[in-house]
Amino acid sequence: MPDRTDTRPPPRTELDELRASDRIFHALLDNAPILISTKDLQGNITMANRHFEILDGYNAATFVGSNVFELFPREIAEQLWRNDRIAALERRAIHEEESVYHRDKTLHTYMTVKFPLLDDEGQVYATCAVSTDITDAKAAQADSVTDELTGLKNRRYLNIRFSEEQKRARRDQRLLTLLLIDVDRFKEYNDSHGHPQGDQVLKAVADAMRQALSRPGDLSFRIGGDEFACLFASNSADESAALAEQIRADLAARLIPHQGNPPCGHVTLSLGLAFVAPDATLSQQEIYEQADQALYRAKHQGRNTVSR
Ligand SMILES: Nc1nc2c(ncn2[C@@H]2O[C@H](COP(=O)(O)OP(=O)(O)OP(=O)(O)O)[C@@H](O)[C@H]2O)c(=O)[nH]1
Repeated sequence: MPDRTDTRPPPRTELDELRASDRIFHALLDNAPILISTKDLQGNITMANRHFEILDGYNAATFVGSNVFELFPREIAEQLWRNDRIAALERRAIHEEESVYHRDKTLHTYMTVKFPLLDDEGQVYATCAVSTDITDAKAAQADSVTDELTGLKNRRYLNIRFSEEQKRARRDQRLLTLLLIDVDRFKEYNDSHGHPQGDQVLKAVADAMRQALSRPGDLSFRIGGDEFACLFASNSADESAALAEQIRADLAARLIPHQGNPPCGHVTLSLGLAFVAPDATLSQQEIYEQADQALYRAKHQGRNTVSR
């Protein structure tokens, strides 16, 4: 006979505990603003949370059970599937950026972590993917290192990249070059042509830099008002100087009138080069000072010159 005087709730059974944790698990899946899915080892989706509704072409009736190769264009499916395979075969978590279209046709970048799911025997039977939308964060990061006027990277980004580029050049046994560029008598140009026209000159400088330094790995910056910098690897000082000369000649050939810049009367640049040999250890400050001294010499040699 049950004791009717005992008003305490009945003890929770293992099944009660399981149901409670299942409810929490499903609430999490349904409300998390991230993509969570699992795939079997053939690439068939076995579970996908509600947030998948945000994806272009998503169909709730067919998504679970479909294969990645049926759901996505071939090259996207191959990339997605490759990461699942690596996670399963190497039994480790893979972190990758992936791009997918949302229902509103905007392209979004996700940071995805994929990891293997193990059964009771410790065998991998599926992979799980958890993807977070990082589109806004990436845009904000890009804005914080980009010069608004010219679209070049800013000084902050030069500081971030310098040691990384130094390591890369050393590994490739190449010469790291820092090139500093300054518009000649730009104050006078602004004074006689106005600030908005001056801005057009700065954009033209950025354009000349982009024309000359278009190889992957070449980096161009606007580091101050009329000061620009390039950071790139080359095989010799002469090769670097030839690129600097190309920028100087390009801008001079645009013949932008500037009466206050004798003797030529058009906008010109002064450029200073400094190099770090693969076996040298120079700090960013030291190489910057060397390039700045070379720029100073270019100014004193009559401007419109490359100096090293
Ligand atoms: N139009 C424009 N001018 C800027 C901007 N930022 C800085 N400047 C101007 O750039 C000029 C830089 O001049 P200075 O550094 O004094 O040198 P300079 O006249 O170029 O003379 P040298 O370098 O000796 O040839 C200043 O007049 C600044 O006001 C900008 O974003 N747009």
